[in-house]
Amino acid sequence: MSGAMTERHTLGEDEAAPLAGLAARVRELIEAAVLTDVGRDEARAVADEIAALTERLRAVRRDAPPFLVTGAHRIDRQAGNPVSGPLNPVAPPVDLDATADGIVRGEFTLNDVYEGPPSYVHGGVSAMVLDQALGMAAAQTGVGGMTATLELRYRRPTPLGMPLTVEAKASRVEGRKIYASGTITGPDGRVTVEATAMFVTPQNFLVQER
Ligand SMILES: CCCCCCCCCCCC(=O)SCCNC(=O)CCNC(=O)[C@H](O)C(C)(C)COP(=O)(O)OP(=O)(O)OC[C@H]1O[C@@H](n2cnc3c(N)ncnc32)[C@H](O)[C@@H]1OP(=O)(O)O
Repeated sequence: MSGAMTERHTLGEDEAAPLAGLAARVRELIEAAVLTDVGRDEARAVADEIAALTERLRAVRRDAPPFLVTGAHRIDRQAGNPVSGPLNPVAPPVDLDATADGIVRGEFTLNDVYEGPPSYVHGGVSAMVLDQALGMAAAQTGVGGMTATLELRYRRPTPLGMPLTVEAKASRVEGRKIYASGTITGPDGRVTVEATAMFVTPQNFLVQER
């Protein structure tokens, strides 16, 4: 179980780089595992080798995913975030950046690991990417918060294996409530998914952030 946010180790850039390289190799491994057609014996042999590698990594283990040293908000610094975390092999990863006027933008491509309908992105994966982008946009207003509501409109299928863009921006803040909206756009420039969300800043975030 992960520890509280305040207890996280912060990685220097020289520490993060090799771990990001490790995650990139594991990402390739995940895709290879989904698509492989090696025989049963080879699959068992590779599984044994992977189990041995897993034990090597577990030999020295943190209590919780670390943070990165760079990033304006905690949400930007989560090295193990499942959408944008460079150390998380499950993350595509989506490289999200915020402009000075609060627009969060990222370009990404999703491979077969993220398939829902044949040859298209799983709707839950699109929701995850948008939740993260809108959450980051909410954080640009000051503190950020937890997703209280997330509404999605799937306009057309989102293609796998092609460059996609996610964009998000906060629209207004009302007390502890932050409203944001965003889109995923396909390579033809047409919006495939639209999202609106409301984030609520928990009282303890107001103390911990800034
Ligand atoms: C910095 C980031 C770093 C951290 C990094 C985060 C990275 C992850 C980014 C992605 C975001 C996520 O996935 S977050 C994970 C998914 N979300 C969650 O698990 C959230 C679970 N829910 C909660 O923890 C809680 O319910 C909160 C925090 C949302 C609200 O709790 P609370 O703070 O006690 O709020 P409370 O006083 O009851 O209500 C305050 C006001 O908000 C309204 N309100 C509260 N919840 C809702 C709701 N679900 N739908 C509608 N309205 C709601 C209330 O009616 C009230 O309105 P009024 O009466 O004042 O008008």
